[in-house]
Amino acid sequence: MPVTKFDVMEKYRYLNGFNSYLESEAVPGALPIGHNSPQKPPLGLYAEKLSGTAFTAPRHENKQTWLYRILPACSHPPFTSSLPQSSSTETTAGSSSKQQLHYIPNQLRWDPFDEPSEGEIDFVSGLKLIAGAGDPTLKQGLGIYIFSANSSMSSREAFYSADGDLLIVAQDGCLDIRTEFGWLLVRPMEICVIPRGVRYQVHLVENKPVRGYALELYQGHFTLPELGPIGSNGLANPRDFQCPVACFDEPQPPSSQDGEATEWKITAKFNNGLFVTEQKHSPFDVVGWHGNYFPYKYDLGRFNTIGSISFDHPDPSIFTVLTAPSDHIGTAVADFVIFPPRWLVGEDTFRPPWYHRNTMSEFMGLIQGSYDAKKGGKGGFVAGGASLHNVMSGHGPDAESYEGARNADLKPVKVGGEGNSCAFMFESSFMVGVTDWGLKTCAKVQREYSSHSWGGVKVHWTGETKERNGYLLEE
Ligand SMILES: O=C(O)Cc1cc(O)ccc1O
Ligand SMILES: [Fe+2]
Repeated sequence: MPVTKFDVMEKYRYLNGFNSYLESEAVPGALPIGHNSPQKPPLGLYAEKLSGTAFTAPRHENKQTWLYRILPACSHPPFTSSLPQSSSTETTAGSSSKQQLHYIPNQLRWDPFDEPSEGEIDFVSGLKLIAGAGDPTLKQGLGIYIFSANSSMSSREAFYSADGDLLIVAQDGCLDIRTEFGWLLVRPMEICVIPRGVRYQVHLVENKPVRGYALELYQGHFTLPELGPIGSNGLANPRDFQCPVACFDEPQPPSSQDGEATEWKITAKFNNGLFVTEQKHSPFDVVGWHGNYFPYKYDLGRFNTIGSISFDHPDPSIFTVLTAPSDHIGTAVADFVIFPPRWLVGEDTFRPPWYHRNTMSEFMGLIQGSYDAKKGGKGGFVAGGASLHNVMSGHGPDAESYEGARNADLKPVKVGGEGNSCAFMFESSFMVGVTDWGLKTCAKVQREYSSHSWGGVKVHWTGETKERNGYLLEE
């Protein structure tokens, strides 16, 4: 697609830094100096503030950006509700604002989700809510999505969500994302975050379909986890987060006979309902911006993994890339955790994850390769599939993985090295419900997940039960 005022090298240039205060100008002089809202901003631009927190949020939490654009975002006719076109879209992000969630204690696992085989499905129509908790109207909770698309959004279309910040995990195929702030190329093993309200469009690269996972945060924002005794570097380092540079469309001359400019379609996700409007000017008209509220991407290959070099399997919190804290310190609304290739050297240690029941819910996906606690292959935990271990649902290695690890020679092993494996987890303090799409429509639930995984766990008990009982009785 044509890129105005912007060559390809420029398109893939980024600004670096997490939560930094950044600025970008596509035309020198677009940003006013020492001033946010002069009487007449430079170059005849409009100044527009985009707030990511309440005006009065404390400085360390305050997020906002000043946009200098050709026309303000408010210049559009009223939105109208976009009704589902067919029953197959009933659980598309927001076609119904009251999607029923089913809360069930069973362990769940899904085969890889289908990439669309027919029709034109773009990022917005291919975004399916699979699980969630809370309510966007109260700014509480989160939504978990699977997306797949076989076509780019129109270059005259933009989407935004008023419901929350969207963390996108690319699993298959690349997403070339145009945002109001500029372009972001997101490849498999990369993630991006599009903040609440930011308008964007998603293109395929070389027409290759895309598939992945996403988490929408109805409350707060992602931040980097504390490092505590790890020190001042490690895990995801701030300079590896990349944000776009400004890029804009110039006003289009009227194209049709009657002098009307071409229409742009804007779709808003608002309380999980979709609303549309059409306007005659490009929403991608931001010539310069400055602030700390912007979309960003991160290459998971840059994650500096820390692990045990003595004994015992540490908590997976050491693999946290981003965390969205709740008001209770240490308890996250959502953590984004990865399991990248790493060396395991623990002595006298059962190396895969232990069996456990967690007060947090654990939704997992697999970007590529395999996961050391679960067998792969058909009916296993496979790239593009998912699992959900809800609050207090017992889980751990399947019987086969347990026996393997119990008898393994404990020499140093690079886990996940062969397939450059990377599983991830959306861990939340909320109990999450599963949608009808997740339970039925997608038709990917593995009915035998629990029995295949744990039906065959063996008794290894070596205590002498009878004699012990006898002893206890004599006492
Ligand atoms: O359940 C899982 O597979 C995820 C997980 C991994 C780990 O190393 C420790 C705890 C945990 O929940
Ligand atoms: Fe777990």
